[in-house]
Amino acid sequence: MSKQPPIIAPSILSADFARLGEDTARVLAAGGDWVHFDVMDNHYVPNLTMGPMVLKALRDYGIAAPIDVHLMVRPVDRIAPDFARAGASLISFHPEASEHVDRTLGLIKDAGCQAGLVFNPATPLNWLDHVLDKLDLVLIMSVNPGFGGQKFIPEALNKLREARRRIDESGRAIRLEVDGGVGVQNIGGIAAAGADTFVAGSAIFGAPDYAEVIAAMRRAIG
Ligand SMILES: O=C(CO)[C@@H](O)[C@H](O)COP(=O)(O)O
Repeated sequence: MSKQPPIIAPSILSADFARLGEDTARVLAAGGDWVHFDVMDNHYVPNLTMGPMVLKALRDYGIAAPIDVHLMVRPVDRIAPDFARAGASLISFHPEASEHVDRTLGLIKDAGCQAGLVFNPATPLNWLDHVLDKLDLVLIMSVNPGFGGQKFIPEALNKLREARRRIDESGRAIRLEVDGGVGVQNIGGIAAAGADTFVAGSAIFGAPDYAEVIAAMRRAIG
């Protein structure tokens, strides 16, 4: 298990887009730690969501919490710095969507953000071999990216254990995030596999009381 305190990052992909600022503020007031901001381009993944203007609008609205941007876009380099300028705290991308992973990590850091690498269910962790020391976060996808409300893929637990081993071996305080199908019923086992940062969309925004579900998640993490 991780030694870092758990972070719950509600995915605003499942928020009320017609009242995005208000709903985001509500989920943070209910106990969410970070805002998970899913960027989909209808190219790398078959869906289209939010760009840097929406992120800036959230900052202008007064959202002060860390914003954790998950880029599901190809190419990555042209757009990543725009999210930094718009107010992102951390930017993660998929290694197979970048021409030069090391360069993209540098671009994100130079723009003043923390950087993360994202692994789809079938993407091997060996992308980490030469860049782990440059990462602030490793994100393990427990669904195929593109949509909220999918079912957790159990094989992600093995991947989390392996990622946890690599992170611990590195001795660096790299966060291990999990995303997809996370809810009160499985978050305890996911934490036991080594995750310390939990993205949840439909489980939180689909609940009548955000505070209640976030508190139940924290209890299950232990
Ligand atoms: O990146 C994605 C989907 O591609 C996620 O962040 C989803 O938004 C998670 O949604 P739930 O599975 O928790 O409903």
